[in-house]
Amino acid sequence: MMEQLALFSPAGQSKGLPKHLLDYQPGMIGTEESDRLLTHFIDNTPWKQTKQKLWDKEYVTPRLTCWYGDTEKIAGTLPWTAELRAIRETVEPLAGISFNSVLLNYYRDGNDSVAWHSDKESIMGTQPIIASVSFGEVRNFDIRNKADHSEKYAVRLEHGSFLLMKSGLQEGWEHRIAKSARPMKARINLTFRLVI
Ligand SMILES: O=C(O)CCC(=O)C(=O)O
Ligand SMILES: [Fe+2]
Repeated sequence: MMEQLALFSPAGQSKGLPKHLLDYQPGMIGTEESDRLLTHFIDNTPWKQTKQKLWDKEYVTPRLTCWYGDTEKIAGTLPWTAELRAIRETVEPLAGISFNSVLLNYYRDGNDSVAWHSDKESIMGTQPIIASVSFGEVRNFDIRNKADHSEKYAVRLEHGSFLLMKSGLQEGWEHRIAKSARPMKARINLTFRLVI
């Protein structure tokens, strides 16, 4: 536990966060607008809890999700909404690319999480750029080097913040949102992607 804490500087970010892999920008969206969007997404999204198969056993994904966008590559993708379009237009210049889909994640409390993984499905190419926007509860976004798990960093993703996962991140690194024993309020995360 102490080891974990020692990773963080007072501001809550790991020291020496690798800037060539990640770009973090707090307050991309103002507090009031972020408050509105948090409630909007919680209340107006047809959330689903999907199942994952791992070693022939079925697990319920420990969070709720929903896909939006204009690609037919992902089954059941819903059309862009006004809110998602507006956020997409804000993040595209920061990412330097256009996105055609977004995955919405709803972490209801500290029990919801996403396990270590990298987003490198073949439909996105091996070096995708992903733009991530967060609302609600601050959660730690942990990354670790695939070749050396002891090399790891954490970023506290704040209400209204923007995180750019740059092209090298998915290939060499994994990321997660860990469960928390501390009581946690709801968090919404949007990951904009280009599915090709
Ligand atoms: O919730 C987050 O910040 C990350 C979500 C994520 O890793 C994903 O959707 O692939
Ligand atoms: Fe991910």
